[in-house]
Amino acid sequence: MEAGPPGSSRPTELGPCLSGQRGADQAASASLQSAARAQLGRHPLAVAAVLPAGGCGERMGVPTPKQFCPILERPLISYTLQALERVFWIKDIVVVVTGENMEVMKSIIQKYQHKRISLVEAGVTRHRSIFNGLKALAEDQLNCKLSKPEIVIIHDAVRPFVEEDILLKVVTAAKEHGAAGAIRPLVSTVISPSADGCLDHSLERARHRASEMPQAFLFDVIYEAYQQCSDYDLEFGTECLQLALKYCCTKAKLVEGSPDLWKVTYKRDLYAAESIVKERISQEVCVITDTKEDNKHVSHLLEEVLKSELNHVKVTSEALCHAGRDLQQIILDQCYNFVCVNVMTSDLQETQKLLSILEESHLSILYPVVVVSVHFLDFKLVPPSQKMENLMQIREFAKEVKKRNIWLCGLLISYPQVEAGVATNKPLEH
Ligand SMILES: Nc1ccn([C@@H]2O[C@H](COP(=O)(O)OP(=O)(O)OP(=O)(O)O)[C@@H](O)[C@H]2O)c(=O)n1
Ligand SMILES: O=P(O)(O)OC[C@@H](O)[C@@H](O)[C@@H](O)CO
Repeated sequence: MEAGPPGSSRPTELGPCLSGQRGADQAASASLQSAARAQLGRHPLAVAAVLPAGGCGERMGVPTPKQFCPILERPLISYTLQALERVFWIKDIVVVVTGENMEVMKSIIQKYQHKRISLVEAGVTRHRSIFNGLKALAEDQLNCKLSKPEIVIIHDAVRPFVEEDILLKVVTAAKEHGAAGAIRPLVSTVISPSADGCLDHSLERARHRASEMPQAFLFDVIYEAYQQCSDYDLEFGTECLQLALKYCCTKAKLVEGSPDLWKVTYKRDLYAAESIVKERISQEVCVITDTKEDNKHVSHLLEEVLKSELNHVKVTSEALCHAGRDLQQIILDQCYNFVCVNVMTSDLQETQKLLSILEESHLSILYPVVVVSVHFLDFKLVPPSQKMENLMQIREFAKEVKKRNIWLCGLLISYPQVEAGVATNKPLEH
């Protein structure tokens, strides 16, 4: 078993990283955590997770295994890790990857500052990979921080949109029933073909469900099932709940899950996942200005226009001089889109101040941050040459911050004649 980033001989501890981001999550999760404690009993259960990530993604049809395919330039598996890391009552996360992908996985852990991760080598099938993950939790290995949990969550690494509430539901149900799993209504009817390739019979769709993830088990139940499991089942099986039933007579409790629990399998699923991530990080725009009256007035007008144009987006505004407190709170609340307003100036000082604050907050480690530097210039008072000179400056500046996952673009609005020129390192879209 390997753990965490290179050089560490054991699983990485839950670190202080992304404290701001985690701060917001902690508040949101605190209520769920107290609910978890209530539902899981007076003494919080020891819960660990096993993420099978050792496949080759054949159906994706690309050379890169799908768990490492990028969504907004970040590997898919990192989104799943982040989703599980936000759940504070999951003590250990065991990721099961092939030996050849071990270094790739370690670099992802290091780059995106994932914590509580232990790495285990995959098997040739998904069940064998899961079994390897369970073995790592079962064996009290010397100088290893992993310990056997009471409850283990099994969740495919290619299912990035898993929320704390479904995890809490399956864990709570597994505590009572020994096993539990998320299910979804079937979209297509299931049919059974005859040997000659014709329809033998179809299943009544309303009476059947699709088995999804996450699933949860009393650790001893699922570990015993895997130890008893036949080679045939290890080779060809696809359902952990069935192993618990077949080898431990444990009937899993089925829990209705949300539509977002689907497994990324085909290329279209990556496009869908990217759209969902983009939608989730585009829920808020913050208009940033300094305290000059002109700027405040224009910012207020811009805020009102954005509110009327962007119906489902929360629009806030903040003075840059409050960077110590209010702007930090907006960053903590995970706003990824900022409009920096500059009236009658084409220099980038204010925008540069904002970028420094954003870089110090580590906001752009997990998701791209969009900054639009807007410059309102009186066409008569500012010579066109100066405008173009500054616009070119922003291009160089944008190339630099792009390396830190901040997408900077400039918008020059000349008035009284309305004329706009755009200089950007990215299309003006998120
Ligand atoms: N030997 C394997 C095979 C699969 N998995 C993991 O099990 C999850 C669900 O499996 P699936 O969607 O089938 O992934 P792949 O096997 O990679 O996909 P394909 O069947 O298209 O090759 C994935 O996270 C995959 O990485 C694994 O850990 N070990
Ligand atoms: O069969 P695959 O390896 O594509 O994926 C595994 C899925 O079958 C599994 O995640 C759910 O059906 C729940 O067991």
